[in-house]
Amino acid sequence: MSIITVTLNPAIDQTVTLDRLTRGVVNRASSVRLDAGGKGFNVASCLADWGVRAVVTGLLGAENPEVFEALLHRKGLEDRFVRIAGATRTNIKLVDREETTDINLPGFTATPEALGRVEAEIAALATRSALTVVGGSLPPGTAADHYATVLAGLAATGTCAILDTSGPALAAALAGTVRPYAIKPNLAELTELTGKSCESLSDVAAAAVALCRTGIALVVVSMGAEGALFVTAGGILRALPPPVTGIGSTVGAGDAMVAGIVAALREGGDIERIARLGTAFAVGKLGLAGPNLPGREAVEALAARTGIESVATEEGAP
Ligand SMILES: Nc1ncnc2c1ncn2[C@@H]1O[C@H](COP(=O)(O)OP(=O)(O)OP(=O)(O)O)[C@@H](O)[C@H]1O
Ligand SMILES: O=P(O)(O)OC[C@@]1(O)O[C@H](CO)[C@@H](O)[C@@H]1O
Repeated sequence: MSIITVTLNPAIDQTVTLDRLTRGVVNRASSVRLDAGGKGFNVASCLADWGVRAVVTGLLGAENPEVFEALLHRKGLEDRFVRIAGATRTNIKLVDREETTDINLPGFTATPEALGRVEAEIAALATRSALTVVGGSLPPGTAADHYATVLAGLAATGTCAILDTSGPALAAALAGTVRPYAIKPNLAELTELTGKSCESLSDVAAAAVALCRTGIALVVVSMGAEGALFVTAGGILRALPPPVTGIGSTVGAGDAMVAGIVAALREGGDIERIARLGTAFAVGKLGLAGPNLPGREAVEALAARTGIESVATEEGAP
């Protein structure tokens, strides 16, 4: 059984590295690089490094597909992207010593015809897939509740869906009739989704438990350097990343975590293995530029060094 990833709004990530970013002045950068990106695409790229070849679909601008095609070819991924008129967007990632600032553009305008073709690809591929990852924003021209439609289509084929999106696209997807199997909001996305303050760990846990109780089997909340919470009906685990040195870029750490979750689910791992492998993929990616992982041994060593603790909530088990 293969894994599908769906990226309707991929991006070429232009990562600009500078010592310190200051608003309103001329900033001098030390380097720039371009990587094929977009959430589902990044998940597939990390899975390939782990030895799992996903099938990738979604939309790709016909004017500048080369950077995506080169990476798909290099990693042996099956390319089922639907080409659409125009260019795939370029997103700007400003990386300084302390933090990363993302400037994400809207992207090409999706046509009903192109979206219909992606839907047909997903339906055809889902018959040979156990798990589909749907990731990233919706391009202009797409209905806000488009992911609710995608989730309903996937449920009809019996494939399990992991949804990693944000803002109105996430809210509208979760307002639909079919729940995804899993979601992975970061703290900002969880706060926006729930409208609740998520300042303390117990706030975060309570918000994640509430989502789990709506019928989402696995709610993962990623919290950057603070690790992540993995919430299921069986309880809550917090995964603490091992000490990290030499962060190349935090861009796509969340996508690498989703890839690790998929890899652990695929091998039939329990929730602790899911939390360990998700964290190991994310931390492994931090040391590298682009959506790439270090070798298997290094990832397994990070998984072994990930701290796991169980978290209790006032409301009891999810
Ligand atoms: N500075 C850091 N130090 C240690 N671990 C980190 C750091 N940043 C991220 N991580 C690891 O990566 C995981 C995902 O990070 P984060 O919460 O930033 O994801 P995200 O916001 O979804 O990222 P993106 O949208 O760029 O993919 C964290 O749960 C943690 O395990
Ligand atoms: O604008 P979206 O679709 O929400 O996010 C797109 C994006 O920020 O997500 C990836 C990191 O997670 C990057 O490769 C890409 O630029």
